[in-house]
Amino acid sequence: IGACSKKPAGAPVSQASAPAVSEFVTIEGTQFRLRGKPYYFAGTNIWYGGYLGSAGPTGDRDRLVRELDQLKAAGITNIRILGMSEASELKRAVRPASMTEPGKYDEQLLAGLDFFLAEMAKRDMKAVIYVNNFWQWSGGMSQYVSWFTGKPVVDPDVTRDWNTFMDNSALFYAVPAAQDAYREVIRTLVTRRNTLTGKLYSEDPTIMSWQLANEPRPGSDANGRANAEIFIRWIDETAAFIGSLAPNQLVSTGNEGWMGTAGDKDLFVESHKSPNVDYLTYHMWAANWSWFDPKDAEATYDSAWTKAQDYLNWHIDIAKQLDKPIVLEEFGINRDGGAFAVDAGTAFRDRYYKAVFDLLHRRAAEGAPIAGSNFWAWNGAGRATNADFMWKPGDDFVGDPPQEPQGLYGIFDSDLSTIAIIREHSAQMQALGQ
Ligand SMILES: O=C1NC[C@H](CO)[C@@H](O)[C@@H]1O
Repeated sequence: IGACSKKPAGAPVSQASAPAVSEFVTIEGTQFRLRGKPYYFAGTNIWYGGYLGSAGPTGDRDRLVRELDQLKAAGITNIRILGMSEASELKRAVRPASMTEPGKYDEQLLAGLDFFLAEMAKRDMKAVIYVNNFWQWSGGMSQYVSWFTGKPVVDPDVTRDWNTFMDNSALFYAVPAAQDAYREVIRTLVTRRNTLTGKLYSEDPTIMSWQLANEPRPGSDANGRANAEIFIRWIDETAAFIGSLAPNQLVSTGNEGWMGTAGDKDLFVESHKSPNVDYLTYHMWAANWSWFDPKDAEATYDSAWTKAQDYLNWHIDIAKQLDKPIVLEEFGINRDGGAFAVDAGTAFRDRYYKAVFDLLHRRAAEGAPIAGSNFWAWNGAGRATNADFMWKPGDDFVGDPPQEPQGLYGIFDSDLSTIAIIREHSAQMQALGQ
């Protein structure tokens, strides 16, 4: 099955000098490599990194610096972030957006990414940047569809009809003008020069990987398979395009695994065979996928964990078949009872995080191609301030995006028991690379 490896991007070797050790994360077989050693990590998701890093009204650079230090102390060395948001009428889309209209950008927000990446580099952290979103909370594919078909947005936070929303988002792959605008966004980001470090993004080893989108799906579970061919082609061609602009960096899809390919396992494999896709990604959502009911935790946790183990192991085994590394780049579970409040318990979450981490570490230690994980998500010092726990423009940014209660899955800086579990896992993963 399609092999793929990005050889270390060292400087050409002259007789007089040894090859320069690359600062970029590279791939050899099923292993990430960094500075000549295997790269294993514990990471997180901070979709709003560019928002906090901005010098404009959304920014809070003091908070960002303080929390990157906290994350470093917790052993976090990899952060997955949103690269571009699209201005939208969608009720729960973040405001403001970094793309104000096709081809026009909020430079203060883009410069926020510059700051975030510069601060990550100081802490020897690696970034994974997704350049679009299948979901509505950053505008995303459904906003592109509205812009380039002239149709009004299909808003799932108004209709509550997620299948129609997903099938509408998937139209994105088939609208040429939307694809042209999307590629212009990719070019704008990948060829951007960091205004603080002076480095081109494509030449910045802080950026480990560019991702086609957050959770790209072929459509709804009912109708997604019908889009299999265009979905597979979109992944292959877009990954090739990004790779042509950023030969030193890796390319990944941001897909969730077979739950993100209309439940079709073969479609997950087929859509990730492309040699332009350097490594596999998957996400795991026990409550979203109705494996776990936080309001009936005792009765549902064990069966949820059984399903989770199967999901975790199946994708690691597929990665081995495809000869590519894999990262569990999103997972999370509710606070006790499904509460959102910062002082609500996390007994089931801590148990789940430890079980996931122990499985990943055991498989990695056995030589399986799992390189690490990014928990969803870092709430840090952000706090919900509204009675309904929902975000409004001007509120704190947290890891729970605007379409979800602020406290649903994110880890607050006060969640010390969970942070301790993360720190212990990070130490175990980093020891593998020594
Ligand atoms: O990418 C995502 N996956 C699941 C998260 C939690 O529901 C969600 O907030 C986000 O859109």
